[in-house]
Amino acid sequence: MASSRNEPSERSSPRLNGLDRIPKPFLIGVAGGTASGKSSVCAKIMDQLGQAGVDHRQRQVVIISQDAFYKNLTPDQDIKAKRGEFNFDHPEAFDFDGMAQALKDIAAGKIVEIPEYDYVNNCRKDSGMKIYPVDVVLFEGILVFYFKELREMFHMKLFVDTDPDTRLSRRVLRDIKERGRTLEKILHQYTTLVKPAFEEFCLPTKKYADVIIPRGADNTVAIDLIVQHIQELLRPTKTNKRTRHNSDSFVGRPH
Ligand SMILES: Nc1ncnc2c1ncn2[C@@H]1O[C@H](COP(=O)(O)OP(=O)(O)O)[C@@H](O)[C@H]1O
Ligand SMILES: Nc1ccn([C@@H]2O[C@H](COP(=O)(O)O)[C@@H](O)[C@H]2O)c(=O)n1
Repeated sequence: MASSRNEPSERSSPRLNGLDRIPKPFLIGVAGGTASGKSSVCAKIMDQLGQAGVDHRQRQVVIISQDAFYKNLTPDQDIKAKRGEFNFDHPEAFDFDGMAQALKDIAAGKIVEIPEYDYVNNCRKDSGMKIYPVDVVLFEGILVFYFKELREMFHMKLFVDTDPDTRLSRRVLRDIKERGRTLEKILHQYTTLVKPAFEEFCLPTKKYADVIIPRGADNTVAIDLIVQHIQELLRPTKTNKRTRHNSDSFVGRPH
């Protein structure tokens, strides 16, 4: 479960250029099918905002994965998961309340503890990641636009749109290398659960995106434009000391 405290920030570093007048973090949702490149796109955005090498306590941009909010499995579900028969792609698999609370707390500038997820054992790790107040949050996951309340919290919504064959081949390689899976179980889970759930729950949320990014992290033009746009939106002008970025409106940004 994510937890939060009203601790003062322990950091002393300067904030991202020009962001010191923005009272809340800029929340960016990044959705897309499995292995579409969501994490890679987020990493590139973070890099281009000049934050990749910065210590996590000093960072002004943070990436949070929706996978941190998978519910704990019951013993029966755990047995199914080990056979590749538990549906991790269904909205019910996620702790929606935990996700919503964490985002609200981050938006309120609180220090929030986000769980870390262990894909090998299908459970949360004992350790978590502490999120200090930041300027930009990249919240990525297959179903981040599925839940209306979450969706409406994002100031910018990106959908990473990568060809399904490419996604499957990347998922196979990744899950064997990093998630302790066998080829047989990956393909079984993919064809029976992942692909149908993608079509039912993830793909229909593409319509909510502000920007669709074909080819994921390979699309350097799209990523450059998005980074420029983020910097532009967040840069205060002389007459606009409080450029706000609520999900429904951007106001007072004279040109
Ligand atoms: N443009 C790319 N070219 C080659 N491999 C990629 C590319 N983008 C992502 N990958 C690889 O594909 C896998 C899934 O990418 P990732 O960014 O983690 O996707 P997601 O977060 O959508 O699951 C990872 O192993 C990653 O290294
Ligand atoms: N224990 C788990 C948890 C999740 N998955 C799969 O991960 C996919 C989401 O992560 P991406 O990085 O690929 O977006 C999702 O499709 C789940 O099937 C899993 O296999 N095991």
